[in-house]
Amino acid sequence: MKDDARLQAAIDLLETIAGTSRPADGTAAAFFRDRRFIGSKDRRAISMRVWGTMRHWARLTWWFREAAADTWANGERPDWDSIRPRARILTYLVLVEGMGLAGVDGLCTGEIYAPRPLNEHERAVVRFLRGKPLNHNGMPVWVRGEVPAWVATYLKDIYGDHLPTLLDALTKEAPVDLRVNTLKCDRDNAIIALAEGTDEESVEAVPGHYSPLALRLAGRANLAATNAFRGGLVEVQDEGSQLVALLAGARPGMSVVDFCAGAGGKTLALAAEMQNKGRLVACDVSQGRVDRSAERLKRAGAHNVTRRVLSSETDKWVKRSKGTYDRVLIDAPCSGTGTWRRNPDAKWRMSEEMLAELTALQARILRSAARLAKPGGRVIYATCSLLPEENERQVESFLAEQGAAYRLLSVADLWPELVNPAVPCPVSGPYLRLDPAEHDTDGFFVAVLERLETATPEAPGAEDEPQA
Ligand SMILES: C[S@@+](CC[C@H](N)C(=O)[O-])C[C@H]1O[C@@H](n2cnc3c(N)ncnc32)[C@H](O)[C@@H]1O
Repeated sequence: MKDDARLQAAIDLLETIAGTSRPADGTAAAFFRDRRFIGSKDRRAISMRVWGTMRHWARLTWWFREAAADTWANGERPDWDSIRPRARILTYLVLVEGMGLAGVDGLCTGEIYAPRPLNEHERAVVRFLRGKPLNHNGMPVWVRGEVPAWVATYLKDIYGDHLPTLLDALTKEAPVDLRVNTLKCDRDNAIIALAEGTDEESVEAVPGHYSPLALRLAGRANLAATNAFRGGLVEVQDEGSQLVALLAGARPGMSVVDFCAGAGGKTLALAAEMQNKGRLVACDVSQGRVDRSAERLKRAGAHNVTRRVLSSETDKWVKRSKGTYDRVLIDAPCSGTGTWRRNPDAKWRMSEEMLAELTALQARILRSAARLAKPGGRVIYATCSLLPEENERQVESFLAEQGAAYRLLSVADLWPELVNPAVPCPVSGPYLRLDPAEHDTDGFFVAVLERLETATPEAPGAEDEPQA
């Protein structure tokens, strides 16, 4: 494919992504499935431009509006959301790829498969933008940080002066982390198996920082083609996510429930910690996700898992099973703000209204699922969100209501035994709060609660139909 055709394909893909509320990665996968004639190198080049544009969305939009106000006859800034994908990608070519008018003209030729030629407005915009730096002092913090304005306000509360550094880290591409599956091998052997790679390339992986099971790929690789991956020796999982699973403290012989198990990312880690011994129930309200976990569990050799689809967080099974589990992991549905490095499109799909719905759901899930813990058992509440509303505030309000039955344990105290005695715990307080700037992981939050021995399943807070 010539670069002009790649550019048109990038514009088409961004149009498709902008035209749906579905996540960009799934939309892109379907886009390429429908165009099998696009080879893997071309796919990579097209995706790089599209993801590059999404990663710089706010700054490109800000600059395009400045350019339009300066060069268009009416002198008005177009609406933030009305700017077409073609205009955004042209802005990206100039500000991020450093092209000038001749370069853009050379791609927008109007020839077969190439984008149509620039019109007079577009030419003026390209001329205006040429040589401008991506960052400008006049940009508000949220534009520079590539998040919606309301998110920046919420994050400022907890991150204060550290906010610009955090937001900057959130704009960067995330590394690929793997978790070594101890049901099949140890970390040294996983490194050797990965190095055997594929017919075409060797895959280099280095140990992670905190988790004794973490590996980080040294570059990009076709992991799915390696025997190490196919044989279930490793799973793709951010190191922060691995720490959540380790802090659950699941051990062989325990009864453990992974309440929001999804497609099983943390279930796999729990099964490995349990060495396949004991009872592990993976539940979720999404039939599709529960179905998808089957293949992964099989590949990993995880045999002690029962999968269960719930009708809601107050499914009858929860009531029947209350007070019977040693560990209850609640990996709650959340805004996903901590994973925005991986899904830059998600930033602009999240709204304050959606956050309010999520926090209400999280409160209901925590109150219902916590009932599953037996006295002396633990409830591990986790999110991949950076927002205090989904994290500390949830745990505080739960404890304010049910503090007679649960107590908060300190992650810093649990760390040496559950995670890694050789590496100091990155936090000193009760909660684990990870972020990409300080820890080079996705953003994660973990709180570990213990159900008091004196609490019975009928104790306050163990009501059958909890209210949010
Ligand atoms: C953060 S994701 C889970 C990711 C998964 N634990 C992993 O590690 O791959 C949250 C999950 O919560 C599920 N969920 C949403 N509402 C729920 C509810 N009311 N009860 C139980 N699970 C729910 C979603 O379907 C989603 O799979």
